[in-house]
Amino acid sequence: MRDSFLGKRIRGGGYAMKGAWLLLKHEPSIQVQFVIAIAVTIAGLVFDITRTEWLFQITAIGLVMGAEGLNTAVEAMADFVHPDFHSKIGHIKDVAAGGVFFAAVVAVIIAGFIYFPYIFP
Ligand SMILES: Nc1ncnc2c1ncn2[C@@H]1O[C@H](COP(=O)(O)OP(=O)(O)OP(=O)(O)O)[C@@H](O)[C@H]1O
Repeated sequence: MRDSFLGKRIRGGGYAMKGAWLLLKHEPSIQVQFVIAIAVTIAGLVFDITRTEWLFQITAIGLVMGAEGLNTAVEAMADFVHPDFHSKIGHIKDVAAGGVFFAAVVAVIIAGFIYFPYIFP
């Protein structure tokens, strides 16, 4: 079972959950995004948003936190392979952060589309 196809997939899921827990426990940016995710979830319940709006909101949360998790991994990898200051490392980190920025901008736009009509009917 351990080395079977299914066993490997289950083990992979376990490593991924461990990674998600490590992100939540140690990464301030993920912690902030998690708090924002809880806040917008409460807002969704308060404003009783529609099923479609929930789908967009959940997708946006997953997009931002997923991008941030990958960005954190890129930063950690960069620091590991080259702990000293280097313009190339700076470029790699900036580009990875740029990916998070795209996701965050999309999330803010989605939040605006969902909540603007509820707040300013
Ligand atoms: N080793 C380095 N060499 C060159 N520039 C670096 C280096 N480390 C960081 N930088 C620059 O500083 C910026 C911030 O890097 P850092 O690793 O501190 O990320 P951060 O945004 O503080 O991370 P976090 O997501 O943990 O808050 C990078 O985007 C890059 O421009």
